[in-house]
Amino acid sequence: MARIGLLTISDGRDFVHRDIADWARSSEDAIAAALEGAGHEVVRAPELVWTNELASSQARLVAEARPDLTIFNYSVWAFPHFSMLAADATPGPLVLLSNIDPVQPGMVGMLAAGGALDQIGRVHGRVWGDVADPATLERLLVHVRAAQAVGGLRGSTFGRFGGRPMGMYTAVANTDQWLAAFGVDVEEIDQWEIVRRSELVSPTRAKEGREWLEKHANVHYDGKQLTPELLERQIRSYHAVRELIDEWNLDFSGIKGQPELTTHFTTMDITEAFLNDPYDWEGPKPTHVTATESDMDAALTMQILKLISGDPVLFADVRHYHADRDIWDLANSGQHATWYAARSDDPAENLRRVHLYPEVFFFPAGGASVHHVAAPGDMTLARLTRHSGRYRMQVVRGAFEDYGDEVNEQLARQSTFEWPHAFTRMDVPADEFLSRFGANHIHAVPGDYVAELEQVCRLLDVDFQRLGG
Ligand SMILES: C[C@H](O)[C@@H](O)[C@@H](O)C(=O)CO
Repeated sequence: MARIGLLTISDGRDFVHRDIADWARSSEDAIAAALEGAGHEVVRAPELVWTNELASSQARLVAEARPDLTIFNYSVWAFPHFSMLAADATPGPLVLLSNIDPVQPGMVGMLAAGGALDQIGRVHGRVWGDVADPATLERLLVHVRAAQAVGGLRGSTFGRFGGRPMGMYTAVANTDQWLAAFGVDVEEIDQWEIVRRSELVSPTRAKEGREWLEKHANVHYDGKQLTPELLERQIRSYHAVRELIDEWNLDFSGIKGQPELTTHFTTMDITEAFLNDPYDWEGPKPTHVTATESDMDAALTMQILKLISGDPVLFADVRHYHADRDIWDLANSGQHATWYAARSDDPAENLRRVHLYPEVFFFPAGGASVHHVAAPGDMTLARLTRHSGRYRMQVVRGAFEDYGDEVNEQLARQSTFEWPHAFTRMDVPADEFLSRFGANHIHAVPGDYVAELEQVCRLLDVDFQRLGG
């Protein structure tokens, strides 16, 4: 649920305003009803804005409620300087909304106000139409979701476990830039804390976690790389990270893993999969975005996708392009959230399709990798990357595909079978993708959130780059 401010802007001539006030008020009633019907809280200015004094005072009153987004409503001709004063008193994201009705010049009011805001460089969105029309309401809700995501980032903390993995420049970002641009602070935590605290997790807790995984998933012990003891070590690591998340009030995280933990302790695959999942062996829980290889821009992208969609977010390597099928194998080095196996609310349904395999030669410390093939469906794929220090959001639509067990296995065996796979058809030619995409990792959520991402970029002053669009 979002908190949405609502002000209706009117004509500055007292005799005109008097005549159109009921019309303007009823249009505001309709907007409030539509937004409340969609489950949001609406903070309405007590009075219609028809003087310069009311422009500032009413906007300040609404701003005091700290709305995620403020809507200026235009159903009549509205003096543009009222919008300018009200916008100045509105610190957060702003949308101008106009009905399209020939009886009163509301649309003219929106265009005049929008032009004036453009002149001073004030970012705002514009929506037009009847909010009773589901398509108009949906266009308005795009702005609501984008504003919520941007607001959700501000004042949050990213937990960075370990530093730059294996020389990846794309996995580390400038913390000054993060705070200034996104309002996100970075808490550095040494991976030693995971090792130290994992020893302190109660044996019963680790055992119960292991038994739950043995019951619901398919565990392939080999007596060397994957033993009950190593699986329990992974479960202990999960609880250690959960404890650190609570202690440091972390909103989202990344874990370096390679090479220290994957060579000498165990992989973080179980930890990362179940942090990203909406459940673990102890029951349902909120997702906690966690990026493999402590990839900061990955985690930030994932957190935005989570705040927009509410769903768990996929983290993956862009591992292989099957040119004969024009599909990509998105296969992370050991885990995808298990929710992606069937995208079911019932963990058992997802885990039935999950295989815990002994870790491969890259990771001599052993443990389980979390193998499954992602369930089919339409996806939005995205990634924040940087060009010459400036952020851009690279976005592509696509779909996960499922070819049946035999073909899936044949495809998965061409790369690293033991890792999870999402066979993905992307709406972009491979040449374009490979020549433009600025990272080795990509992220995804089910559904179409391109419009929301575009708005997020406007609000954050990030370049929006649609690939294949
Ligand atoms: C094999 C490497 O150790 C992997 O971690 C590598 O493929 C990556 O995941 C790079 O993002």
